[in-house]
Amino acid sequence: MPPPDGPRPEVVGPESGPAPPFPLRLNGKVIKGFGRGSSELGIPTANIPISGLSVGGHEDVESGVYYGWAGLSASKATSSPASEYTLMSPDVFSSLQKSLPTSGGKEGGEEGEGKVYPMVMSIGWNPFYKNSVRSVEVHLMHGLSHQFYESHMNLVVLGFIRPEYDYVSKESLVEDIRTDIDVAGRSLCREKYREYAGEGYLREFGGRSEVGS
Ligand SMILES: Cc1cc2nc3c(=O)[nH]c(=O)nc-3n(C[C@H](O)[C@H](O)[C@H](O)COP(=O)(O)O)c2cc1C
Ligand SMILES: Nc1ncnc2c1ncn2[C@@H]1O[C@H](COP(=O)(O)OP(=O)(O)O)[C@@H](O)[C@H]1O
Repeated sequence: MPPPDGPRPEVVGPESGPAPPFPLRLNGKVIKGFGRGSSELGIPTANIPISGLSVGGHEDVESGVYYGWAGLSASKATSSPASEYTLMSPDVFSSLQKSLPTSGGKEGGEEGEGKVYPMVMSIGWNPFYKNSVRSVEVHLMHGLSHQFYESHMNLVVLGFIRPEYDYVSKESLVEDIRTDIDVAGRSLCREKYREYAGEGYLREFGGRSEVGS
């Protein structure tokens, strides 16, 4: 299905906070995808095994684009200096920074506590690439540009942005993903959404079994 014509909403999800089925919580170990995110699209996406969806009983979740917060295990998250990497528009980036004084990539205080990042996520078959497997891919919107395969990623998903579409060109896919990133940034700035960045689930790594590994 091609994307619909016309302007897209700037923010998604009710002001009063995530509405059911959100928040969804899932986790898994970062694995290799098809290697297209960074090289072809300029948008890296960290894949977790599809079995990560079954952790919270979310196997039947609709394919599409979602937003929320990601916690990454500390050992790998701190293995290189933090960068100011972001694909957010400058105004969205500065609003998110203001609403989170310690920045999206919050420093964990203790060993194993990890860091928390704003994220946008695609679940599905990537119709543009006609994948034969369903994938869960997460783009961390600020703070990281080095590789962190094998890290454990915890996700709190707060809203649904749009279904997956097929596109006439790579450029139009990239343009829509960049819009998703800004929609996610604006949506996460809101009080009832940013408070989830403090959830303990995002920073719990000790003893969590590696799903699908
Ligand atoms: C926010 C976001 C939205 C996406 N939306 C679509 C989409 O509508 N259609 C599609 O075919 N792929 C979509 N993708 C997936 C990209 O095509 C995918 O990230 C790319 O193929 C890289 O895959 P790889 O990481 O497995 O190499 C989206 C990815 C992200 C991060
Ligand atoms: N901001 C980021 N968001 C997601 N992944 C990132 C980011 N910065 C670096 N990475 C790294 O890049 C990898 C994804 O790159 P990508 O080219 O999409 O390859 P693949 O999908 O084959 O794993 C992630 O697994 C992670 O290790």
